[in-house]
Amino acid sequence: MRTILITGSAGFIGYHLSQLLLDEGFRVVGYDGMTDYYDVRLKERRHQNLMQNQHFSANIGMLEDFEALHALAMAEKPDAIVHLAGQAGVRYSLENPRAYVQSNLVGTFNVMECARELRVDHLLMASTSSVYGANEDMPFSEQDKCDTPLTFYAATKKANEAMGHSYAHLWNLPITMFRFFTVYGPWGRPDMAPIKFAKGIFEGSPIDIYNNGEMHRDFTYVTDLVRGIRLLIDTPPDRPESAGDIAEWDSLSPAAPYRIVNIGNNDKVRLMDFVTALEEHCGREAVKNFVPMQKGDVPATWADATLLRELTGYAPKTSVYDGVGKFIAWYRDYYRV
Ligand SMILES: C[C@H]1O[C@H](OP(=O)(O)OP(=O)(O)OC[C@H]2O[C@@H](n3cnc4c(=O)[nH]c(N)nc43)[C@H](O)[C@@H]2O)[C@@H](O)[C@@H](O)C1=O
Repeated sequence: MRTILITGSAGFIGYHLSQLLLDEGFRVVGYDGMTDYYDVRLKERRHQNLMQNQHFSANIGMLEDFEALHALAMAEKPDAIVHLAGQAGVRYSLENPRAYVQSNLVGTFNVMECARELRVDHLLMASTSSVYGANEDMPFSEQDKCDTPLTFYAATKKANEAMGHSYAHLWNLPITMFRFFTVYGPWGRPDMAPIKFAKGIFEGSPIDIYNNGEMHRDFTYVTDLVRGIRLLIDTPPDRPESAGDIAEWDSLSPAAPYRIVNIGNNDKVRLMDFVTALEEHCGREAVKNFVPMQKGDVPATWADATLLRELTGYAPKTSVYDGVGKFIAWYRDYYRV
């Protein structure tokens, strides 16, 4: 039985990935700091669901607590580590940038140290489409230059990518970085737009629509996303013999067993169309308040999903209409509306 250590197992993506791996017969060692950035009860409920499976263990600890993380990693000796814990959220990084230094920089370093010492088969870590920052060429490809982060959150994730590359090179540690595109679905994060909008619609309170609705996101349904992660676990990068061996569609480093992979739906959806899908599934119209663009927000994201498909044969496929339907079904049940 293969063992996977998942950091952020009580988080939105970590929860769904743990569930999928347990269903497939993996042993999952969860590690989560249960930080109060959003409702801790939701995190506890996710962990409780996972604990129904005897092959899951829930371990509570902060990424910054190297001793706790290291002791767990050495005791469990996972075959691979999927590092999803971190300080997420684009807008909160304007309020509390220090939290991003602690979780994303110090925390990720601690995870990499454990992976190096254990010589895991594969270390996979979360980055974000936010690293594309001010880029205007779409869809965003992994090989595009991205040196213009617009928030400190994006800057810490870009730093994680660079940190990962150095460890992959120095220690011959296979590392895959995911760039996620606005993930949504059941058990989602309450700080993200879908839950905020659904709450507003059900309560009849006005929802702010930034940039007068001229916003686009490549909304990615969480079940599709974790399917992509699952397939990538078994696709560790190999250090190439020479740069000439790298396929033109591949982001593989010429100097390390290291690759960056977009996981997105490959569809640029207007935020207003997402809101319309929510209205249809909620059976009510939103009271909309159009407001200007927010500081640090990006107007659009859109994933080139070629690399994921080339590597795994898989491409996310859930339409926004269907995904929002499943999300609202969960929302009604969880929040009893
Ligand atoms: C990949 C990336 O994914 C996430 O970042 P995001 O794409 O910005 O996702 P979101 O759900 O926060 O925003 C989606 C859209 O919705 C608008 N929006 C947001 N919050 C309110 C809000 O509170 N009110 C209104 N009106 N609009 C909002 C916002 O302007 C945007 O057009 C991260 O959490 C992050 O962790 C990450 O890595």
